[in-house]
Amino acid sequence: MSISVEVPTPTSHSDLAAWVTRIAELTQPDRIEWCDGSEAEWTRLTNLLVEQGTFTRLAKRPNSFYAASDPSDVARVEDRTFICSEREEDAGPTNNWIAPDEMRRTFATLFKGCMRGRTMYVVPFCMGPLGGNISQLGVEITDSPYVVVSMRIMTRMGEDALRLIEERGAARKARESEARANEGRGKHDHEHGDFVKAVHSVGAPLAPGQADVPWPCSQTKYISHFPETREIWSYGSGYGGNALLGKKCYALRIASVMARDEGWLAEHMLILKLTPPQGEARYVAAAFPSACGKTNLAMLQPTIPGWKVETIGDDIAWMRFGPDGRLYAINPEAGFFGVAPGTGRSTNANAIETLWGNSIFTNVALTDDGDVWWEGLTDEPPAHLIDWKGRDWTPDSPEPAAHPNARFTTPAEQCPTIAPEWQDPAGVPISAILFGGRRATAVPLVTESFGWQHGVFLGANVASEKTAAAEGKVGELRRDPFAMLPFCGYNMGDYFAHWLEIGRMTDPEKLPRIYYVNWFRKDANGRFLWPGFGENSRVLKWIVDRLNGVADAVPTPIGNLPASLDTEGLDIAPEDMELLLSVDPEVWREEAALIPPHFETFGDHMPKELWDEYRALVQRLG
Ligand SMILES: Nc1nc2c(ncn2[C@@H]2O[C@H](COP(=O)(O)OP(=O)(O)OP(=O)(O)O)[C@@H](O)[C@H]2O)c(=O)[nH]1
Ligand SMILES: O=C([O-])CC(=O)C(=O)O
Ligand SMILES: [Mn+2]
Repeated sequence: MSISVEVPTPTSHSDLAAWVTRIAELTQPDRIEWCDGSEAEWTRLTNLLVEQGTFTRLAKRPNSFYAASDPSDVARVEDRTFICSEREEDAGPTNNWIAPDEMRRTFATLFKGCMRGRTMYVVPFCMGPLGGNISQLGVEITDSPYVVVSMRIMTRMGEDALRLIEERGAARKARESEARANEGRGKHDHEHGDFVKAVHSVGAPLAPGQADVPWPCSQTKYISHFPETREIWSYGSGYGGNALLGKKCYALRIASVMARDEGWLAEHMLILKLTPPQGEARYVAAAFPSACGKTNLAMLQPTIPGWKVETIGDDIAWMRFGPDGRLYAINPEAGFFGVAPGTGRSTNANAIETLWGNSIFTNVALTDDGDVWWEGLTDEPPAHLIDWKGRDWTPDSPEPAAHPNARFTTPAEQCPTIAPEWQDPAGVPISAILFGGRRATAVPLVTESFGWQHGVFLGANVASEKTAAAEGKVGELRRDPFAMLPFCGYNMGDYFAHWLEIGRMTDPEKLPRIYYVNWFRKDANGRFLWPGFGENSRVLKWIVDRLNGVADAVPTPIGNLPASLDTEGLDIAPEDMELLLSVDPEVWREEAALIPPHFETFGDHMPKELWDEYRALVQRLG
C-alpha cells in the first residue's frame, strides 16, 4: 500500500518511524503530525476543536472547554473490550477473548482507510515521572485531536517522551551489538521493544468534501489488547476510558501483564498521604470500582482536627519493591479524569479548586454565562442550562442535565492538596491497602484482614453495585475482584496467585496491611447510614492507629473490626453506628455461600490458598 501524503518521521528511532509509516499506509490519513506537547500545540488544537464544534470555550474558566459526546459514546464498553492473548486460557473467564490472528485480520480491514479526511497524530508519552525507574513509555497514534489534548493533561506527552524512547532504542542497539560481539554469550532477554504501541481511530473516515460532526465515532467498537506483543488497538470510540490509551488500556491491562512477568503490581488504586497531628506521615493505596469514591478519598478533607490528607494519585498505582523490601507506589498519570456528578464544594472542595482552569469538561451541562454545571455541583441548580444532549434544561426537566458519567480532565498539579512528592520517581512507601465497593447491606464500614493472604481473599471477593462508568444496568451487584474486573489483562485466577506471590517476596512485616471499607451501607429506607466523604477520615485514623499499635480491634469471623471509632463531633445515631460496625453471622453465611460459584469460574487457576481462606471463613461463621 502507499499513501499520497508524505509520512514525516522526525525520529532517530527506526522501529518507531517504520511503525508510524505502516499505520499511515493502512489508515490513509490526509495529514500526519508528530505531537511535541508544547503550549503552542495545545493552543492550536484547542482552537481547532472550537472551530470544529467539538469544544465550546468557557467564558468563566481560563483555557477550559466543554465537549458533548455523541449520546452513544459516553462510557467504557466492556463487552467490546478484548484481551487477544495467544491462548484463550490466558485471557481467563472474566475477559472477552479473540485470537490475535483473527483480531489482526479484522483490523486489517477495519482500519483500512479509516483516517481518510483526517489528521493522524503521533503522540509519544510517558506513564510516570519522566526518566523514572518505575515509569513506562508509549506512543499513541490517533485521529482525534480531543484525544491529543486530553493525553497532554493525563500523561507526560511530547518531545521529552520521544527523546526517552530514542535513548532506550540507542541503548538497546548498543546492548545488542555487544551481545553479537560476544557471540551469543550475552543471551537475549525477552525484548518487547522500547515503547508500547497504541493505535486509536474514531472509525469515521470522511469522504472528500464531507462535513465532519462534533463528535465522530462509530457504532462498531473494539478496544483490543495484545498482551504478548504489548500492543493496543482501539476503534470506534472517542470516550476517555476507550480512547486515552495510556490510561486503562496501558497503565492497567498491559501493565498488569508486565507486572506479572516482572514481579510488581499495576492496580486500579488511588494513593494518598496521611499525616496525623503528631507523628509520621503514612501512605495509603485504595482500590474501589469505577465511580465508587477513589477521587473523593484521594482528595479528602479530614473532619477530625489536626489530620492532613494529601493527594498522590486518584485512579492508578504502580507498585514495586524498594531496596528496603517495602512496596513503593507511583501514580503513572499526570491528570485526573474524574466523575463530575456528585462533585461539589461540600463533597470534594479540592476537586472543585483543581478545576479553576486548563480543564476539559465532557458531557456536563452548560450555563447561560459560559460555565459548566452538573448535579451536585451546587445545592440549587441554575434556572436554565443547556444539557449534555444540547437541549434547553430547567429544574423541571425530567432528565439530569449532566450525563451520570460526565467527566472532567484536569492537571494533577493544580490540585491544592497535591503532595510535594507526587512526582518522586522512586514512589512512596505504602503502609496500608484498602479495598471497597458499593454495598447497601452486610459489609461493615471497615474490616482489617488477619494478614496478607486473608487480605488477598478480601480483594478477590470485592463486590459492588454497578455504576454509570461502564455501559450496562446501574445498581446490579457484581463481583469486581480488586476493582480490576474490567482492567486485568490476563487470567484473573493467575492474578490472584500473583498477589499471593508478591506476599512471599518480602518480610511479612514490611508488607502493607490490608483493609476492606464500605461507605455505602444503607438503611431500610435507602438512606446512606454513613455520612462519608470528609468523615471517612475517621476510618483512616483508626487504620493509622492500628498501624501504630495504638487502637484496639475486635476479632470477628470476617476480620478485625474497630473496638471503637473516633466519632467526636459526628452527628450519627448510636444504633446506626452499631450497625455499621457489626457482623451478622446469618447474613454472612449467605455471603459466604456466594463465594464458591465465584471462585469456581477460575477453575484450576484459582489458588488453593484462597479456597483455604474460604473454608476458614465458613468454619469461623459456624
Ligand atoms: N455516599 C458516598 N458517596 C461517595 C463517597 N465518596 C464518593 N462518593 C460518590 O461516588 C461517586 C464517584 O466517586 P469518584 O471518587 O469520582 O470515583 P472513582 O472511584 O474515582 O471512579 P473512576 O474514576 O471511575 O475510577 C460520586 O457520585 C460520589 O458522590 C462517600 O464517602 N459516600
Ligand atoms: O476509564 C474511564 O473511563 C474512567 C475510569 O477511571 C473508570 O472507568 O474506572
Ligand atoms: Mn478508574
